[in-house]
Amino acid sequence: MSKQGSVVLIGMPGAGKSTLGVLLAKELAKDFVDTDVLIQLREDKTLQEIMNESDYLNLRRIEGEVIAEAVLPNHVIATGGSAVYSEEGMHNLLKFGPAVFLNCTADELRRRIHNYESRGIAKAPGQSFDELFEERQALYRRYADIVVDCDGSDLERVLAEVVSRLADR
Ligand SMILES: Nc1ncnc2c1ncn2[C@@H]1O[C@H](COP(=O)(O)OP(=O)(O)O)[C@@H](O)[C@H]1O
Ligand SMILES: O=C(O)C1=C[C@@H](OP(=O)(O)O)[C@@H](O)[C@H](O)C1
Ligand SMILES: [Mg+2]
Repeated sequence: MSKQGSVVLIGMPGAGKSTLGVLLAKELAKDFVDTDVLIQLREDKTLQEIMNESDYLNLRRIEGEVIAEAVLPNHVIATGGSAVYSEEGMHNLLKFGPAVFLNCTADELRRRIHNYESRGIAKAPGQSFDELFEERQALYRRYADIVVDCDGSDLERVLAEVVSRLADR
């Protein structure tokens, strides 16, 4: 594995970054970190509290700072879905290893997520799921070293695919 032995998971909320990340860390014998947890620890607030007390741009700003400063060699790093809005943050994370984009269609994400408006997604008020999906596709593809299609695949199959694609690099 290249660079500093880490793997950075990116993708939409509901793509499986947090769930798969733990399994991948175990499989690859690496440490695991969810950058959402790093944000909460730094702020001593939940993501929802941060959003309630300020707005989605402030959450994105804090996220950008946290991922720009993180030092995470030999980790599986589950990012939040909005991490890709921070160019500086993404460039820092990518120093530690390749980015794997867990690519789900909007229909698949809608099947998995039923609380779009209350999940604490860092989106503009009134922005629809489809608009957010479109805006973000380009960002995920910009940073992705590997794209893994996740529709209709259970976690075991996605895990096997990610492990195999990382080994091929
Ligand atoms: N490959 C998959 N197939 C079906 N459900 C999945 C898959 N990956 C994740 N999920 C489910 O989708 C939901 C969101 O997963 P989560 O890991 O929190 O995503 P993320 O961290 O990308 O927002 C969870 O209920 C999880 O169990
Ligand atoms: O996509 C987003 O705007 C967000 C995704 C969340 O993480 P997950 O992608 O792990 O759900 C979390 O960072 C925050 O609620 C904002
Ligand atoms: Mg997550």
